[in-house]
Amino acid sequence: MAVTQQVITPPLTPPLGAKKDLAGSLLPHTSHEQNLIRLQRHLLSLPNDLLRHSHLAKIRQKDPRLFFAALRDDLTGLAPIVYTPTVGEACQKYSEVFQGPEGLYLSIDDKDKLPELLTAYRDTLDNVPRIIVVTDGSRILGLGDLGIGGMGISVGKLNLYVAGGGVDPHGCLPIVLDMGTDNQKIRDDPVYIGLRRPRATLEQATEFMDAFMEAASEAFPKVVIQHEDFYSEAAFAFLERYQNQYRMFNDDIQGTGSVILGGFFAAARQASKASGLPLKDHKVVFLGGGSAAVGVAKEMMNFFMMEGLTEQEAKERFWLIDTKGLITHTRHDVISGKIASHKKYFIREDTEGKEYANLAEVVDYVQPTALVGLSTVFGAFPEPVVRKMAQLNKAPIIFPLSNPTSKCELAFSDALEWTDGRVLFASGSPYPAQQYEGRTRVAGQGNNFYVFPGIGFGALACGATTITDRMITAAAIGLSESRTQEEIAAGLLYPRLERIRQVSAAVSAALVKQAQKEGVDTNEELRGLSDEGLREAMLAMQWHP
Ligand SMILES: O=C([O-])CC(=O)C(=O)O
Ligand SMILES: [Mg+2]
Repeated sequence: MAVTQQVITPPLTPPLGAKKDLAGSLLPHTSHEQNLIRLQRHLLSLPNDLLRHSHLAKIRQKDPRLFFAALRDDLTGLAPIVYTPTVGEACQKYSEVFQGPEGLYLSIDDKDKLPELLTAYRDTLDNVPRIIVVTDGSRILGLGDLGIGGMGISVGKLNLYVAGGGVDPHGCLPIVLDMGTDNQKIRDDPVYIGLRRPRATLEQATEFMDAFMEAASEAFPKVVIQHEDFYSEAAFAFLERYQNQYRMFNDDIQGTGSVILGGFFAAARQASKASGLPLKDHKVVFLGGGSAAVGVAKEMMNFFMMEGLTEQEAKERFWLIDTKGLITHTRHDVISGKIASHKKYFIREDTEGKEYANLAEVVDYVQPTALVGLSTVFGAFPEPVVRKMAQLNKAPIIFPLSNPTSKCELAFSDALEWTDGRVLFASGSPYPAQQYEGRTRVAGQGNNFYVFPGIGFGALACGATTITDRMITAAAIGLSESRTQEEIAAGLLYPRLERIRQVSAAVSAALVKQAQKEGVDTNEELRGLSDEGLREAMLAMQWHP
């Protein structure tokens, strides 16, 4: 990198005891480029990614322009540090390494004061928040209840909104709603900064959420609210409750659904090309019964319906396995009605009284073309199952999607090894490229970061009044169509991360177009633009460091 002295950074902090407006000539000058090099060298000198994450968090607070320029210059290298997998560890150790507030920490005890609190906060700001990422910390990635440590995930997602989506960082507001935690270990830690009591019930949480959604939408007009990492039952309940009323979406249900649908378009086409199987005949086995699994399966149904199947026929292309085995109509918890309501949609009615206790049994029975993991169980796709998939399919589709890497169902190297390199692979967290029989193989990263920045940005840009299911599906199609000829020829299921800004613009443009079709947009300036025109408009609206 060429080092120039032209750009002078904001004044350096004066020496202790000096007045704040100490004349600049008494201080050394350092250029933006020098600061970037210094930052890169410092990161290299640190012994682990958690320390790199902490250092970058400090830089983000002090000099956002530098932080986002560093991300822009090396997104592939830094995304695993500011986002998954390292962000998971940062959330686990949030109170331990806490170095100052990064967003809003709203306590359930302040439920009735939210309008005053948020309005007072707004009045201290120069920029009105445009995007909120909010969590209650109850199910952070696959790591479970981390209480107030969930703030780390809200911050991490917003980093990608800026770096990948081109949202102005001054309009980003990370929020954690503190409703207690059922994680005894962190609750007992003397440095824990959240409420030291069991987590609120869903009923109490819903009252708090009602107050929050209303107060946030009042205090910050036009804001887009992204729900993140709520435990499944709450995630579905809140999505259903607010989807038609506020400008909101749930990233784990809808973002993940959209990104996996996008990747499945590519994978199913490649697999069908190899095997000759009609697209509508793919069969998908899911390991996991949480919000992401059910959200992804429902979103993927669009693939089959676009191939001409009815909703019922499309649903029958899916087999879901939770901790009790395949979800069948004769299972005890199904008969007694105890099964979680979000799973009911995918109950198999055609199993004739037989139960299938685990993945291996289901794979033998179903003979699927695709395997999707959202179980949060490390190594849950074992060698015999993966080899069986390779025996059944010329190009087996295997998506071990649980995050972070410590919860992933299958490592990329094992997937290649056990399928003789024939696997069509996407994981949630990144794996480095692998050499396999003289070829460089790239793991697809089926992570919602390919779509959530574009969804939020698009909703903001067109002034959507709500975010509909069809807009989420349009985003998936926008994603899959954003691959270049080169990327398709290279067999990539997802576009290269280096092009995330263009990808986000394509996702936003597709979403805006759909919003216009449904009449939920309010920005007249974007109406009447061609697909290409919309993509260009989205690109032109992006913020750059
Ligand atoms: O944050 C990520 O990497 C993807 C995600 O939403 C999750 O795993 O909950
Ligand atoms: Mg999430």
